[in-house]
Amino acid sequence: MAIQVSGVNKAFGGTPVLSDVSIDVAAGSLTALLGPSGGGKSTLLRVIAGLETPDTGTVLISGVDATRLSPQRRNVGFVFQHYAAFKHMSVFKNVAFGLEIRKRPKDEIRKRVMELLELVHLENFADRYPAQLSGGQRQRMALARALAVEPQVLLLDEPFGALDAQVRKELRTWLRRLHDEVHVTTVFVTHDQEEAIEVADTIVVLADGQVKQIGSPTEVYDNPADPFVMRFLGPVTELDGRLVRPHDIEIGAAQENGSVPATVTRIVRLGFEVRVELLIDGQEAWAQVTRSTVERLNLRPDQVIHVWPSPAARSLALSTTPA
Ligand SMILES: Nc1ncnc2c1ncn2[C@@H]1O[C@H](COP(=O)(O)OP(=O)(O)OP(=O)(O)O)[C@@H](O)[C@H]1O
Repeated sequence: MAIQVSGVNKAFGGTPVLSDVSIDVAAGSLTALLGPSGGGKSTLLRVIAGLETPDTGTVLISGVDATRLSPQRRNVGFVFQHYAAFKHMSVFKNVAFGLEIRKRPKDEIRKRVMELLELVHLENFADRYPAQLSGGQRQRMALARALAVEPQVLLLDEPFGALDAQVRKELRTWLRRLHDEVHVTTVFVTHDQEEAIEVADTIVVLADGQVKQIGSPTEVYDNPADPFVMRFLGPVTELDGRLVRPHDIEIGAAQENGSVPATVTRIVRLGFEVRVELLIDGQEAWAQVTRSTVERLNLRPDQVIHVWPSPAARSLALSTTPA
């Protein structure tokens, strides 16, 4: 394991922020810490980085107890949402910084920085200043800088959080590819479930300072540990007292085995997919279906149809939903 966090507790002013948190991060993996705002993601990342000391518990990095080591001695690289670049230094100098303070030979620095700039697709921007880069380019420079000193672990706290949706999406794909090339153990914080699902090989769901579930994106999406995780990972609706994914609801004109009658209240076309809003026994629900289904059934508001969970549907009983 590259990182082993065991039984970590951390409170600020008597308020627990991390409660008995244990996670193992496999070497070379790309792990997302996912959860709602205030759930403790950044605090856990800072504990791994050495920027916070846990009240109890331990942090091992590459098998070495790092719990009391300073950040500098942990050999970790960080990137934060608002990256503090050296404004008066070129992109080249920013990336070279960590190597220069380690007094590496000039030739070696030049070679390494140019390799890194190629890796993050900024090879033509070496002489620019940070102010002359876009937000996305600046975060890529930050990643190159963090990677320059060959950290054992790369820690990213919402690295694309301040960027617009389009750039965020591009950088997600780019981060995944970069990781496939470099394989450095990476832990990144995000509150965006789509980002975690798309980029990570392992997702740690963290809420109220507790680990709610750890698994691959497919595991946490398809087999959520509880209704909270299910709601957090993707859209849900209620059917017959159970929580289901709206794309797991089938609809038809005639009654089927296990179906319930539903009244169509609204039809919203979202490109290929259609959101069919329903009233089932006085309760609101919705199904996500394809455009061809809507056309085949000639769906209209006020129409009474029949709905049932698809055979492969995953569902959770609602009675366990926390208040
Ligand atoms: N240095 C601090 N002093 C006091 N309280 C803190 C400190 N750092 C964090 N907290 C509190 O700890 C809780 C968890 O914060 P944390 O930043 O870890 O959550 P998060 O899941 O990363 O949320 P976000 O996505 O909003 O950053 C919050 O209630 C926050 O106010």
